[in-house]
Amino acid sequence: TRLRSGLRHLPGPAIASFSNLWKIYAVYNGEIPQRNIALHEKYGPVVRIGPNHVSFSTLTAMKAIYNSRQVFKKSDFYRPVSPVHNRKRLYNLFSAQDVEYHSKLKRTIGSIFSQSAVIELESKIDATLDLFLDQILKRTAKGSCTLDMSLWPHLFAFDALGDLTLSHRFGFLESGTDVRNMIATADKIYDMTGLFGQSPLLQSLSMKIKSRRAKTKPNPILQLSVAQAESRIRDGTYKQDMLNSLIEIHKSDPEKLSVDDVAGAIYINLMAGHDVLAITLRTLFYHLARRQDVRTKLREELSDTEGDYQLPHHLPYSKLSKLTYLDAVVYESLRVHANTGVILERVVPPEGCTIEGYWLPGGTIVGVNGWVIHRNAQVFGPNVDQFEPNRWLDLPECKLVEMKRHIFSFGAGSRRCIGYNFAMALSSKLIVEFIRRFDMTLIEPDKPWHIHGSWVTKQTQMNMSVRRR
Ligand code: HEM
Repeated sequence: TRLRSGLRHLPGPAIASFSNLWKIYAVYNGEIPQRNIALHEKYGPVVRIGPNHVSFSTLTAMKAIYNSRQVFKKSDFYRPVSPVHNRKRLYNLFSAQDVEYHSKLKRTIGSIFSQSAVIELESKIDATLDLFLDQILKRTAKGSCTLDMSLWPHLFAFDALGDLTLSHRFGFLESGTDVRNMIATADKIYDMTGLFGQSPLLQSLSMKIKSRRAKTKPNPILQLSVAQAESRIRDGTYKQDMLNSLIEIHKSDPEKLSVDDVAGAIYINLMAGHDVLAITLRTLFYHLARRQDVRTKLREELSDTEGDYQLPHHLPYSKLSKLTYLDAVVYESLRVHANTGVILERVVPPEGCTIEGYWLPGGTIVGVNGWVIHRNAQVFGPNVDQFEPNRWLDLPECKLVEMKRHIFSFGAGSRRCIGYNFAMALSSKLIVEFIRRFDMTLIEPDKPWHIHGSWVTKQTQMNMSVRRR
């Protein structure tokens, strides 16, 4: 690792000035969120966390890095997220580092993620939701039962995205298990990608090993994505899903969207969506289980709005998206537990830039961490470590806008999560229909859940007693 003289003047732990070990150690231990917070408490808003890496804690920096006209590309951290198929890399919206390729692709396929696309596919969400609810109803037929609520939201997330993307559920909900260990395998991939991504050397090594292993042990999600894209384009079968919309775009202009682009888009929907969606769902379940007052208030809001949609009907998303308290609960969940644990890395453009009064040479890797941003008491008020939906209520419109702007769970700027509309619909619908039918408490209410804070911040140890209302 090289010393970069351009960053010598930045505060930070001594080890970070000559090695990536600080980052590697923090990610390896699953403690990057709290360690990054602690660094900013000690050193202030600008901290050098690696020889070429700088973490910021302010909105000014967040805007400069993710929202400015000067384009800060995604760093090499994202390279492994473009999988290799037939000796070619399948680039996708999430992994693309080339700014022109990304903005062209986003213009071409952005509409498949719109709010109206969500409404068009809402009946599919409802069908997967019914599968989830039926399983819980079955298990609670004779009274309360203990459920691993770290697992169940993930089973829902994966099957729901499979169905929305290519009308294929993986059987997670039907079996109530992690089919073919696909979730465990995806977790491992996230962990390793997050860890090796902390050092260019480790990353190159792991990518070499992975591409050799891919010949004997191909990635099942990649295979499925490519096979489905190719066969549906060939057969012309119609199914109402996101793949269908992609194929329509491809057929109207194959040069704009190639078959590989279609496969890459489905692949990243399946890979980028389920883990982070499951994390948000767990946060909602966990905090609602701990807070009877919040469950009661939410149920009151829901029964006021129910109208013709008495149980067992689902409340349509068009109604849910207008509910103030539900919005507060969801935003507070996103705030208190950001889905990613690391800074979302961007590269300072070649001409360099100044952020928070510090000059940074071109090529420096910069970013902010949601865990740091979300604990800014000036923005979010007191007790930032506590889950408190009321902090989002009775505010002047401009304050609410300011707080929402500080939510970094979906990233920011041109690379902000394009699946946001789907994520909000899936999260609200699942938690709402669950608490209308069931009540839940943690089996061990005094024991906090376990958070493994690396690239993503997966939670475990959240067994709950669930019963019908
Ligand atoms: C609560 C659920 C979700 C969260 C918290 C989340 C979070 C994120 C974040 C943080 C990014 C930006 C990453 C970065 O800058 O490095 C992102 C990008 C992306 N997400 Fe999501 N995501 C969620 C659900 C979904 C879903 C359901 C889909 C697909 C239907 C999806 C598809 C994508 C794609 C394609 C990108 C790349 C966008 C671009 O660069 O233009 N996400 N997501």
